[in-house]
Amino acid sequence: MIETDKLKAVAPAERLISATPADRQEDAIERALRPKRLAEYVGQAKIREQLEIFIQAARKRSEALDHVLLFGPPGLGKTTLAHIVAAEMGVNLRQTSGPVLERAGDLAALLTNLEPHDVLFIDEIHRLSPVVEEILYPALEDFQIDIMIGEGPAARSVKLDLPPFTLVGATTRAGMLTNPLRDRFGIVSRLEFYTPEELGFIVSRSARLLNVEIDDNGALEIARRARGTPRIANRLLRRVRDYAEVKANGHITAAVADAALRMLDVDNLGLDLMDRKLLSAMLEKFGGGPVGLDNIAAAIGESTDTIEDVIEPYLIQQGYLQRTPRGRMATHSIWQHFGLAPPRPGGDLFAQ
Ligand SMILES: Nc1ncnc2c1ncn2[C@@H]1O[C@H](COP(=O)(O)OP(=O)(O)OP(=O)(O)O)[C@@H](O)[C@H]1O
Ligand SMILES: [Mg+2]
Repeated sequence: MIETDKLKAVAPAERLISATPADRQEDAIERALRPKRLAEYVGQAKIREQLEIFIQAARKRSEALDHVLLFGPPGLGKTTLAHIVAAEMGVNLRQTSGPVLERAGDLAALLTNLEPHDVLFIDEIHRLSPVVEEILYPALEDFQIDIMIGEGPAARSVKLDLPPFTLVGATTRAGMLTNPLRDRFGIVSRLEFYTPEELGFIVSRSARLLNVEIDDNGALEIARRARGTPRIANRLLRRVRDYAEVKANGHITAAVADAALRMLDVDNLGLDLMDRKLLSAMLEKFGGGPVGLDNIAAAIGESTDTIEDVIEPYLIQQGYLQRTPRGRMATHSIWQHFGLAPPRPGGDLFAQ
């Protein structure tokens, strides 16, 4: 039923379906596939419409766009959107990330080098250190920073004016942002998982760019099994292409995609070994829950962060897993998927 030996053998780094980029080479491919303009950006209709209006309005008034916070699970297109915002505004983008900005001076150097209306993109903005965040507040609100010059008793604070700029912050964890920081974003957008149809478009588009032959049903088959995530869809496309080149003259149909994905251990719900490891542990070790996150993490040897950020959001969105005040619970559909019978509510003790 559940091949536990196989499940144990999977190290996180090998995870085909992990939503974070696997290595440098994948990074380069991702950059090549990244849509450059809003019109090419598939899905996220609400965010696209909002940004289109706000960008046009800002351009009309010759102002910098209001600060933008993008949040949502990995691989849904936050970095892509940040670049698109800069392109649509016709300005430069400077990129950095929360953990990289260690000292206040690092951020001050970046800010003072911006041109008017430029976009400063800070990835993983929930990981900014408090001293850096402190510098950011007046920069965001008044386009000013206070920097210390000199040391010891001779030190004094100097106010510097900054050009008006746009901060685009990205995070997988909006909940971990401090309130004062979150309040300083005028535009807050939550990215949603993509529908299979939207991902189908993305797969077809990527296939065109990579010169891969694929028909619509082949694209849809990959899309249905990509956990609602463009990064995963693009990765599956590349692996299915390898399979098709060896086994099917390079042409991807629904049948070829299905065979390839099965070989890659991505099941018909798009769940991979990691998902199944988590879910089967919940069913077999914890009777389907409710069970606390720490216990699940210990049972499958994963960090609670990985579970919360990467594995769980899609399982919850699809209704396979529920977050309850007493812990995580598997839903009926997942018992069915594993071919197991759920325990009766209340157990036999209360059965009538
Ligand atoms: N709306 C979209 N249309 C087409 N392709 C997309 C879209 N969104 C994302 N992609 C593709 O998915 C890849 C991953 O997107 P991106 O790097 O922007 O995700 P992210 O949200 O920044 O992830 P992370 O949280 O890991 O930083 C991109 O290289 C791009 O090719
Ligand atoms: Mg990113």
